[in-house]
Amino acid sequence: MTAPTLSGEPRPGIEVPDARGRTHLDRAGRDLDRNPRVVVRDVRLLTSNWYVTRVTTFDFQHADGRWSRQERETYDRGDGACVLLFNTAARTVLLTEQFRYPAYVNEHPDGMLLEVPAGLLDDEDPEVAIRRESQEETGYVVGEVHHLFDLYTSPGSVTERLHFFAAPYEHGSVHHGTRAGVHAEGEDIRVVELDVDHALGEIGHGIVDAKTVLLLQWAALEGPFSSASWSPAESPARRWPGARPRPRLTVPPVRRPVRPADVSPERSPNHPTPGGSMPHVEEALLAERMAQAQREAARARAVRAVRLRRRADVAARRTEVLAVQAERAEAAADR
Ligand SMILES: Nc1nc2c(ncn2[C@@H]2O[C@H](COP(=O)(O)OP(=O)(O)O[C@H]3O[C@H](CO)[C@@H](O)[C@H](O)[C@@H]3O)[C@@H](O)[C@H]2O)c(=O)[nH]1
Ligand SMILES: [Mg+2]
Repeated sequence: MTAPTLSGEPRPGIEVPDARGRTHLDRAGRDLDRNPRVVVRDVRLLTSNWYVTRVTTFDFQHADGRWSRQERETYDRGDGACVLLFNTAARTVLLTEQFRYPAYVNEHPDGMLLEVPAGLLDDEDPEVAIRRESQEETGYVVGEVHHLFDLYTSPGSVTERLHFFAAPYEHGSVHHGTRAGVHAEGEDIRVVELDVDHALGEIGHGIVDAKTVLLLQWAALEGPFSSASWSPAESPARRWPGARPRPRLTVPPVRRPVRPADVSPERSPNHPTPGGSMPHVEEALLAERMAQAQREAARARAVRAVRLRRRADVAARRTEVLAVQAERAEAAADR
């Protein structure tokens, strides 16, 4: 447990709200029990000035069965979402340019980074968040938007999971050089429209933001700029991005049958003798991991089925609209 202050004063971010209205920030992670090889012992809040830094003490069971006590700091800024705005016909992408102090202090020449529009979730659904961010950071109001995958961006220290999206934009609707961003939050963003081949050529030089590189390479390898012909007007949802199964990452809570370290490692009945292994525990862990993997796969299949049904419904609606438009166009041509 986090020790109370010597003065007995209630601590901001724990017992009383911090400057951003948050309390109980030291509770995160205390009830984690999905992985039987990890037992969280203590969580201490280090800072909650803007985002949240904690140090967590946990016992970890190594591959040879040995337990060790570890401490890890985590930087928690919530989860985020980002989107590649692309125009297939013009072969362009819409990026943002803004000052990023953390990059500047780490040797970036001027800290002005080219990035895809992105932002934090603010307790919203990722798709809602990315629509809002796109509008705030480029002025463009996104129509259809495709969820691609979710990735941990820096899993050794940053808790963030980033939701990746792609969305077509109308060429000419937003001008290169437009100023955007939420000024009240200090954002000062310049919209940058780039030829996609130019952008790809800038990877590692003018474009050094990981999420942006990832989305550009995805677009070139298997997205709208890949060699496979793809057109949003034809069949966006069927050909892409649903061509390959991409189950959304789920981290469901799993009840485990064994809790090898609910007592301290020293007193654990499962604590191995020096140099010894724990076959009974390892077998149980293996069986549990396999069962968990099967449950996750089943869940992913169910999620995928729901998503495919949704796409089929969208495609059906789109077909109806296109049929009406075709009829109108034919009627106009006959006149
Ligand atoms: N006052 C203050 N404001 C801050 C601080 N840190 C960030 N902000 C402000 O908080 C806002 C966050 O803006 P978002 O657009 O929601 O997030 P982002 O920083 O663009 O994050 C995106 O890019 C990151 C870097 O690649 C990603 O990590 C993140 O997931 C997301 O995609 C910005 O206005 C920023 O200036 C701080 O320490 N103090
Ligand atoms: Mg942003």
